[in-house]
Amino acid sequence: MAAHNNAYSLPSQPLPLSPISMIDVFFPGLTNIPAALQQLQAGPNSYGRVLCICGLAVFFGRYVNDFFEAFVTRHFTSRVYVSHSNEAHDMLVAWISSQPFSRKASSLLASVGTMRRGSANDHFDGNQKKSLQYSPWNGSFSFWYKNRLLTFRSVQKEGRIFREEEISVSCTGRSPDVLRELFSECRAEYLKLVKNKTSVFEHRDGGWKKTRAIDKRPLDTVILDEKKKTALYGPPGTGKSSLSRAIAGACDLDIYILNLSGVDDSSLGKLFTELPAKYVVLVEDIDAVDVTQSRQRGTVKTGQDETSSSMEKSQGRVSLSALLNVLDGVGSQEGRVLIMTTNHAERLDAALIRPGRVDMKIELGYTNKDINARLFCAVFMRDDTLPDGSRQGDEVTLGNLTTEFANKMPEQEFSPAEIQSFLLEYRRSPHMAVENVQEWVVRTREGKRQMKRANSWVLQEGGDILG
Ligand SMILES: Nc1ncnc2c1ncn2[C@@H]1O[C@H](COP(=O)(O)OP(=O)(O)OP(=O)(O)O)[C@@H](O)[C@H]1O
Repeated sequence: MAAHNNAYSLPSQPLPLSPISMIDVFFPGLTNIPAALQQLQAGPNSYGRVLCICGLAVFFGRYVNDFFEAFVTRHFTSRVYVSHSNEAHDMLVAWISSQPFSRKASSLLASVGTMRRGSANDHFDGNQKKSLQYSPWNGSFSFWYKNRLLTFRSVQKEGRIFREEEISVSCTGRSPDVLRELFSECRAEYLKLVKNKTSVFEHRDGGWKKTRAIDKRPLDTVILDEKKKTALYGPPGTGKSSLSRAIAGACDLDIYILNLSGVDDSSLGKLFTELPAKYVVLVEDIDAVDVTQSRQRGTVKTGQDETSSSMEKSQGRVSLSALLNVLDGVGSQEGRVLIMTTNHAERLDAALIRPGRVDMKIELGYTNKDINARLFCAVFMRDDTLPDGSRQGDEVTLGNLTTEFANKMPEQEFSPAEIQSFLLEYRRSPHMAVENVQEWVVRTREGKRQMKRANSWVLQEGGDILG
């Protein structure tokens, strides 16, 4: 009985750490070596002897191989690494994917053609629905480039949040010149692919990620009241995002889209330091900025004060001082365009939009007669013949329909997005669009009235509950 009890009692002293187990931490398997050597000495015809020799060979072979590989890599090869989040990754993968030898890769990543990379390999056809793209993934293969044998390697590494792909290209020899040439070619090919595109970057996991490459939007496809072309504000659907993208296209710059509701002070500063030399950055919904922190510290500061106060961190939301700090950084450099949008200009702090910080304010509002007519033309003035008999060449008919539509559509009541989506419903028949416009106006007004009533009811209920 006593022995039984002892068997379950905890030792009063902690067990001493075996020194041999510490050796295993640094050289896994090394503690087995003495035992194996004893086995070898035990007898000449021991069966275990053969096993021991094999075991020792495998054990030492691994270290010798690792050592040899590291030695050769360090002293006899050159290598360029590319991280997954950098655009150089897209350049290299787009080029590799378009080469016949990429089919040698035994491990491939298949993705539906999202135009993220703007790749144009033979598996990709933008017109094809859900076209597939293949790129090398996790593994290595060698290929000839300018009479040199290069090795492409892709490995999965632990990233900040998820596992990330890291790729590298290596060549024998201490000079990386051939690798530089390869990357220059990848860059040139990539620039051809994205020539008529605007690359769109969005913030993900604390960094910028290219999410798509969209066709450049000509500036004149954004229909604006010419007199107002003088910060970008106005109700939803009035073209703030569209105009920003068109500006990026016109300046031949990529666009970086930042939604303030998804970042805090520290990630905001980091995102701005990761921007390239030239860009358009679109900061959406700037009314989401937290002005309370600046207010709590007193009034909003100017100049040096703003810079120092921006070091104070806010929890979860971007503070006004942090935003002012990054904005002033953008403004001090050539070749950068900053566009801020809001649906509530009246809520913005005066310091944010003071002259010098914001050069131009554009209000994009509801439509007037002229914009209604131009929206109509933008949808129906096309080359193809429409089923109802009207077509682009039939200018008189379309002209009359345009005037009739502009007269029927009320002014300063609907956004261009609302009118555009109505017109697109009838994109095959301008006659039907004109015929149905009044009924649509009545229906849309009623919908908005009901929505307003529902919202005020919710607010009232909220007030009652709070009260
Ligand atoms: N002035 C305009 N000219 C041409 N198209 C427009 C215009 N305004 C809006 N549109 C069309 O309406 C849709 C929505 O526009 P957009 O996203 O630019 O509006 P927004 O003002 O940024 O809206 P939100 O405030 O909700 O983000 C797009 O398809 C766009 O092409």
